[in-house]
Amino acid sequence: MMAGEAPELSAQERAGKAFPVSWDQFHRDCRALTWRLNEVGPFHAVIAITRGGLVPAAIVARELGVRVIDTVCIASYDHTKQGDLQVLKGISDQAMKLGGGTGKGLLIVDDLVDTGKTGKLVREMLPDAHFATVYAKPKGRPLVDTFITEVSQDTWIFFPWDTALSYHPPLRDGAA
Ligand SMILES: O=P(O)(O)OC[C@H]1O[C@H](OP(=O)(O)OP(=O)(O)O)[C@H](O)[C@@H]1O
Ligand SMILES: Nc1nc2[nH]cnc2c(=O)[nH]1
Ligand SMILES: [Mg+2]
Repeated sequence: MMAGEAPELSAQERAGKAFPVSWDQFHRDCRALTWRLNEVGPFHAVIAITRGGLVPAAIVARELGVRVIDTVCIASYDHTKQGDLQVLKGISDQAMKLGGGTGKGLLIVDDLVDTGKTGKLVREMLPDAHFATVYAKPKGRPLVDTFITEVSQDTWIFFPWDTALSYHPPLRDGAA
């Protein structure tokens, strides 16, 4: 860092507000998402954007009775800093065939869209697929066909698989 230059903030630091989500809440939100998707389908297969999309994909696929599940493996955030997107594994030939080469009848699932970079890359791979996320921030929202809850761009969502219960001091000093 040069003298006088502001330190680079991570996405989480830029997003000042915390939105912690419990397993219960996440399950309920995934089921609510499925209610909406049930009106759009049927789908030949679910494509989960790993890793965050794996949990909602399992719940949605269970509710919709879809048993063909594929992954597209993308790495971009190193904890909370987003770097270049890397496709570590593409969509399988079998899933591509089910979607007629363009993704028609396929359901892409991720936990959230933030900047929309991840979603945009997968949409380019499957332009005719339906893209669903549980949560959406305003920048990524136009990319998503169906989502449940919108949170502001300056919110950081904490998922249950990334968090643990811990002691929280009382609001008032010395109250402990
Ligand atoms: O809209 P964007 O700004 O691209 O961000 C959204 C993506 O970021 C998170 O994944 P991450 O890259 O952290 O990987 P993970 O799913 O393996 O945790 C999240 O699960 C989305 O896939
Ligand atoms: N856990 C988590 N990962 C993200 N990746 C991009 N935005 C977010 C967010 O708000 N929460
Ligand atoms: Mg992800």
